Amino acid sequence: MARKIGVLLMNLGTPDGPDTKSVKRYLAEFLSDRRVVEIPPIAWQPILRGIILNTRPKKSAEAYEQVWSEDGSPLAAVTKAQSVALQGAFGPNVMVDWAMRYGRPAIGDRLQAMKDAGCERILLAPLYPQYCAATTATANDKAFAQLATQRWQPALRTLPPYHDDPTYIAALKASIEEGLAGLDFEPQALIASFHGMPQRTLDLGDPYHCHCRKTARLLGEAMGREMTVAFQSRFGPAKWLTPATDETLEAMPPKGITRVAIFAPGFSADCLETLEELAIRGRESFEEAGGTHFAYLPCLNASEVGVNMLKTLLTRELAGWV
Ligand SMILES: C=CC1=C(C)c2cc3[nH]c(cc4nc(cc5[nH]c(cc1n2)c(C)c5CCC(=O)O)C(CCC(=O)O)=C4C)c(C)c3C=C
Ligand SMILES: [Fe+2]
Ligand SMILES: [Fe+2]
Repeated sequence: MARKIGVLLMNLGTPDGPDTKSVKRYLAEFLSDRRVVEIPPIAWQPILRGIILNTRPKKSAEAYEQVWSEDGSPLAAVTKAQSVALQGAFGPNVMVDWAMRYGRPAIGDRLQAMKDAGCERILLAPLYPQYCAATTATANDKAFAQLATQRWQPALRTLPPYHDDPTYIAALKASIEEGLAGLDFEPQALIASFHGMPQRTLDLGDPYHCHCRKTARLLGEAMGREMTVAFQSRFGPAKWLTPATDETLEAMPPKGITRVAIFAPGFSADCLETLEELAIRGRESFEEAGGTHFAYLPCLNASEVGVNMLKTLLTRELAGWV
């Protein structure tokens, strides 16, 4: 009998609903992850439980409310659509599923389901093009923790970061050029906005910042256009990677740059951070600063070009197994 193989797409996670209670539960899990907040729990947990979880969930729930769709959270809906689109793409013996690092569907549950379905080999695919300990490593950690409970473990592989993979760069180029072709104005600046991280993580050797800069450089070279790189979603008082996306947007109109297109190459799926923070709040700050034309271009999501890219990357990682 042919051996069974599993491919598990993994993304960050999202609340079950756009309400304060669900967001509080989600943030408690997310922000207690020591890969995400690298402050000793004895100092961090009182701040998290005493201040952050009493203030942020209400504000974040209001933001989630603005982007919530009929299919639920955009992040979950898109990740599920990617998984559905890849079903059968690697042959009849390869099952594709999806899971979230925080919230549901949980990585441990979906891995157990794959094992129960008879998968002897599993490819974990953290859907983060740029490696970051706070995203890639923690998703893989969670999967390894599930295997730690098993006597008879499946064989495991992990999808490496693909920030400089020609297939990924070509997919971004195609998607962004399609977005630009649909605009009724010519942007003076193209802004590649990546999720930020504390500056300290770069100093400690996390390659995330370098991966982001390389993606933007390769994309700029491929498109023959200059890219402005910025980092969004700053959290807390520590120094984060610069320049910040909001400050970058606000600084442009006074310099005569009033028409921009912005996109988020580090996000595999549109989510709160792109649909609310960039497309809604980013536009507001740009226009308040005097900008006249603003376009947010979507992530690769479950587009044909995006799914084909994932298929190429995952087929390569499955070599020798299928
Ligand atoms: C210390 C805090 C945070 C770090 C570090 C961080 C890194 C990081 N996050 C993403 C991707 C996403 N983050 C998302 C939401 C989000 N991120 C933080 C904080 C940190 N992120 C918070 C508190 C939130 C929740 C919303 C809010 O209250 O502001 C999301 C979207 C989730 C969704 O449901 O749509 C994504 C995706 C990356 C790639 C990253 C490091 C590289
Ligand atoms: Fe985040
Ligand atoms: Fe945000």
